[in-house]
Amino acid sequence: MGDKKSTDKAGEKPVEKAPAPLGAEVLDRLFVTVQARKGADPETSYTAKLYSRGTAKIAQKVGEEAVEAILEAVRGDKAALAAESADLLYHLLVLWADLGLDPAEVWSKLGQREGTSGIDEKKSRKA
Ligand SMILES: N=c1c2ncn([C@@H]3O[C@H](COP(=O)(O)OP(=O)(O)OP(=O)(O)O)[C@@H](O)[C@H]3O)c2ncn1[C@@H]1O[C@H](COP(=O)(O)O)[C@@H](O)[C@H]1O
Repeated sequence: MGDKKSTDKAGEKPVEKAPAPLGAEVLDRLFVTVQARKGADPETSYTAKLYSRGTAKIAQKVGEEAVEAILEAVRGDKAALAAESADLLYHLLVLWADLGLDPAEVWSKLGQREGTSGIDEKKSRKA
């Protein structure tokens, strides 16, 4: 159980099992984790350290990670962009948790926008 290696049919060569693909549900799990870090020890939890530094510092970190992601995008480095995007999403989730914003509210906003072109939405605001 839990061993990623198994054997082929002949039972001779070890066969590497691909890890289960991860989807956006990882964000929901991460949010549960960062929420659970409230009140944790800042010496052992980076998330708790962020909370201890306050909302403005967490917001600043989100901005810094966004800039780092932008720089990698402009450089065209997709691997680095993926890593910086993960940093950005983590810090954004910490910011939401710090402010008590439920990710479901964000998912709901995205859901409401589904099927509405950004072009049309902008026109409706001007009208
Ligand atoms: N996803 C992340 C994650 N992504 C990035 N980071 C940390 O974010 C930090 C960003 O690096 P920086 O150089 O910007 O940070 P820094 O050196 O402290 O800079 P300053 O804050 O001083 O400006 C690094 O320490 C990364 O390890 C993360 N830390 C934690 N998580 C998740 O949060 C969970 C809980 O982590 P802890 O709270 O540390 O237990 C972990 O299990 C992970 O799932």
